[in-house]
Amino acid sequence: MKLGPLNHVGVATPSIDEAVTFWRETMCASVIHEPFDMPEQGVRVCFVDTPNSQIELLEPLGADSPIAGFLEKNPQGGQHHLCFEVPDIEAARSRFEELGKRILGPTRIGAHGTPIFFLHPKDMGGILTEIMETPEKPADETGKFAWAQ
Ligand SMILES: C[C@@H](C(=O)O)C(=O)SCCNC(=O)CCNC(=O)[C@H](O)C(C)(C)COP(=O)(O)OP(=O)(O)OC[C@H]1O[C@@H](n2cnc3c(N)ncnc32)[C@H](O)[C@@H]1OP(=O)(O)O
Ligand SMILES: [Co+2]
Repeated sequence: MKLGPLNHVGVATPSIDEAVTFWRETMCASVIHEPFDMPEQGVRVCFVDTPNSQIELLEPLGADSPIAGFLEKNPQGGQHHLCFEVPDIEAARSRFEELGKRILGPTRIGAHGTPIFFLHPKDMGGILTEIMETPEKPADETGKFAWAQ
């Protein structure tokens, strides 16, 4: 497995609309789309663009949202997860399985349209870790992503 770029930092919030206003007006960040629902993930999502990464704002959606417990403990919201890209999601999943890391649920399609899975924070130095297959980008003449060489 080769660790790729930090794709995004997940930030939980009780109000995605208030969080978008904060990132736009206080942090002068670009938020170029409307929040959207991902019912299958139990979250409402909006991405904030920064020059080298993204902040993924997450509001709970539905009674069984996986971020409900986090917001109970952190009512103001806060840093929730780190998401790293990998070139091959199945190879990454096998590696973490072999290492005995707890994988939270099946591999599913994430907000960028590529497969993702989550690793338990208690097995990852306290950090809920999302692993995501790199979205299709123009490859160079070797056919590889620049960072993966
Ligand atoms: C859209 C997609 C995308 O990017 O494409 C997304 O990101 S969706 C993002 C939302 N989806 C997910 O997060 C899916 C994976 N997450 C989960 O399955 C869950 O959130 C868990 C990580 C298992 C936590 O669930 P829950 O809070 O109900 O469990 P729990 O209260 O038993 O927590 C177990 C222990 O982990 C700690 N804990 C909970 N959430 C944590 C977090 N985000 N970071 C660090 N530690 C965390 C709790 O404080 C507790 O520690 P103590 O025992 O010491 O008190
Ligand atoms: Co995420």
